[in-house]
Amino acid sequence: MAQSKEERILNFVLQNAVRGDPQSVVDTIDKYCSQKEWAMNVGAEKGLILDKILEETKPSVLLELGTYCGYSAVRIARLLKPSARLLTIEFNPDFAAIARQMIEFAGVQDKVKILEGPSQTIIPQLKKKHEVDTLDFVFLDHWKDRYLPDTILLLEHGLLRKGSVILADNVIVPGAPEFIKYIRNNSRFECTNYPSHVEYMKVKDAMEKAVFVG
Ligand SMILES: O=C(NC/C=C/[C@H]1O[C@@H](n2ccc(=O)cc2)[C@H](O)[C@@H]1O)c1cc([N+](=O)[O-])cc(O)c1O
Ligand SMILES: [Mg+2]
Repeated sequence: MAQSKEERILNFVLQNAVRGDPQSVVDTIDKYCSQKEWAMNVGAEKGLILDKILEETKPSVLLELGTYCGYSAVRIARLLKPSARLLTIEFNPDFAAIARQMIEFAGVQDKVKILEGPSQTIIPQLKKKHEVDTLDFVFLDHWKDRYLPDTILLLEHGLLRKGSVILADNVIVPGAPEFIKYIRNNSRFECTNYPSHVEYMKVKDAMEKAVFVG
């Protein structure tokens, strides 16, 4: 059976990165995807913006929408304090399997839990089934037309508290116009835009941070 791109990325990591070293896993994925095959990881340039916001926020309970190969899960987990936990939602079982192996190779499996299924099904289960009270940090990087409905779901299910940070990737390319329009016009959020570029390319992109004011 022909390998998928995601399998090729994982195999390149297993053969070239250092087991138990999350930074080497992140760097090796970036090396492969900038030199061999483009893939939709948040990448190094936007990754540094993500790192900085994580270091400012110091979150304990985090949610990621869109695990894909696990690049940002590993990137996020490498900065978390020992007691912090990242829940990451992945819809595609093949991607979830790749990400699970990527996360285990990096040695961050104790901080990361992959929840398989559609975000609109899993978000309403977070409190009762996954023992979440409120979320300190949410990283939106899944289907762009789900950013707004899922943000509304987070609000409806009382998952945000004063100071919760939502960080959205790709607000220029591919873009999330409905999400941006809503969040920038909602007085309950304080928004900041972070200009950058599409991963591994010269095309302009940006991330948007929205802090919930309660
Ligand atoms: O399309 C993009 N991302 C979509 C990501 C989708 C991921 O989210 C999962 N999911 C998880 C839960 C769900 O409920 C639904 C999907 C999908 O199974 C997939 O793993 C994208 C595209 C470009 N680009 O330059 O074209 C650049 C980027 O940085 C991007 O993120
Ligand atoms: Mg993205």
